[in-house]
Amino acid sequence: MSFTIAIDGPAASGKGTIARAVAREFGFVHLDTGLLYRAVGAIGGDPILAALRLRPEDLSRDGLRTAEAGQAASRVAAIPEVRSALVDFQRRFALSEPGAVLDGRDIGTVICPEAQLKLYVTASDEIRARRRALELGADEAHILAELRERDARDAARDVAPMRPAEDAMLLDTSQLSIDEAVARVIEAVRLRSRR
Ligand SMILES: Nc1ncnc2c1ncn2[C@@H]1O[C@H](COP(=O)(O)OP(=O)(O)OP(=O)(O)O)[C@@H](O)[C@H]1O
Ligand SMILES: Nc1ccn([C@@H]2O[C@H](COP(=O)(O)O)[C@@H](O)[C@H]2O)c(=O)n1
Repeated sequence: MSFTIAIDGPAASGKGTIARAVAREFGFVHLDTGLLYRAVGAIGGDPILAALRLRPEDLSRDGLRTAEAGQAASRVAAIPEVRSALVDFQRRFALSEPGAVLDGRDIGTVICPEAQLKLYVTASDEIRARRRALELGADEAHILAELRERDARDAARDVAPMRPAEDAMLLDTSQLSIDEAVARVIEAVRLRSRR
């Protein structure tokens, strides 16, 4: 039987950090689905065509981690045809190996609604901005405004808005170290896989 872990939540809440560590612990494959939207935004031109023609190597383009690339991703991610062009790639990835971790905004609700474990990872706006500003060496106030704008757009869009799946485990990492957050998820995977 395959085991899929779906991790959603707002920007810089720690989804990717947890996803990578949990995938490493269990030998699962990991897909950061935000990279798909970042790549589509960065390619430019018609975003629907860019999504339809997206190749795996586009996910390693330079500059995809910047705040500007995040904003461009969030704008193209609100276009229904862009989202539908990327569904198959994500679902195929989830089924490509017996164990997979995908992180994003709609993994538990749309891409992998049958996932064995769903998480919705949050942290306060201020803490997320501080962590991201440290990571990028950027101005904290600027990052805070950028995260809030992006989260608002992601939560308000008509198609696949960012929200927790009804059966998601909620994890607020505001007061948790990376190791503590990862340990909680590893424990949840172990409990769920014994059922
Ligand atoms: N519990 C934690 N304590 C301290 N720092 C953390 C914690 N979790 C994550 N971080 C740091 O916060 C930053 C954002 O984390 P991460 O990239 O995992 O977030 P994300 O939710 O995947 O972001 P995005 O939505 O942009 O993909 C990183 O620099 C990471 O090292
Ligand atoms: N499943 C997803 C993943 C991402 N998005 C959009 O992409 C933007 C960038 O994502 P990061 O995880 O790299 O920050 C994000 O703000 C969303 O607009 C998405 O819609 N669905």
